[in-house]
Amino acid sequence: MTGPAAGAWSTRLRAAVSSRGRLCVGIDPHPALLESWGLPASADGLARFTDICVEAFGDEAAVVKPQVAFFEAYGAAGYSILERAVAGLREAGALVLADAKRGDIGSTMAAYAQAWLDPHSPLSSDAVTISPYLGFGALGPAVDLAAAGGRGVFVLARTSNPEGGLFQGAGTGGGVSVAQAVVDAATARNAQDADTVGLVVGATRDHGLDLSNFSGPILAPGVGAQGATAADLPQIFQGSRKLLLPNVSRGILQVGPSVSALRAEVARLREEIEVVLA
Ligand SMILES: O=c1ccn([C@@H]2O[C@H](COP(=O)(O)O)[C@@H](O)[C@H]2O)c(=O)[nH]1
Repeated sequence: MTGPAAGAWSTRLRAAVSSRGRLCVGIDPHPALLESWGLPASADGLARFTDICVEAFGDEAAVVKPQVAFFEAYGAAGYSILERAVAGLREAGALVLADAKRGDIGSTMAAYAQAWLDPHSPLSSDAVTISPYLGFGALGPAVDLAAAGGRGVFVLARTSNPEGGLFQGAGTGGGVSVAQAVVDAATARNAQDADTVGLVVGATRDHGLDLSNFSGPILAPGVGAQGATAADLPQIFQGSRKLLLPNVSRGILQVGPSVSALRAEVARLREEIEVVLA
């Protein structure tokens, strides 16, 4: 167990954002970043990279989002490094959002939920990203476990990549887009579960969604390396800024490996984002 999750998720998230700002810092150990930090593309290099990130971000950022894929690439060694990072970040006071993008039939979803949201799991995180491609209802076991333990889920709605629009923008039988149907289902579920469900909505383009009834958190990836800027956020997320969490991964990591440079970049971006969203 890596520390208790006391209280409702939305209360914990709001408290973290009010003391550390809304920037969600990503840990994405791309091979190219390892190389630019002078580290080998090996489990040892991954471990060093991750330790630096934990030291730089754990007591600086409200939310830290490790990209699970880069750890999985190293098999058992990668998972062990990720387990240590999740525990270290949480001990330092950051909320950990595991970017695992899990989604499956309900019975299997329960096992994914246990891996990322159960307090006794070695990967126990504060929140996890999940995918609604098998149907929003299939995500129920993850939402239930999150709600019971004061944790959160972030459901992919309109992703930041250009390819996402083909599926997410397609119409449903109900006359709204697939992405809007996800937003509406999340809104309905949050009425029961005090904003346990967050959304992922990319900052890279106009999303075309009606978010006016959605009161949960919105993770907005795409700032930095994918081309969006802090200055784009107010226009893209007008009317839904309250719990907007812009995510920046490579845009911050590229200034490493100096811990002080990484911390300074987090502080600079956080301030820029707070100013534009004030
Ligand atoms: O729509 C989405 C959903 C998730 N992501 C993830 O966020 C980071 C972005 O990294 P950058 O280096 O800041 O581009 C990465 O882990 C993605 O898997 C996303 O980009 N878009």
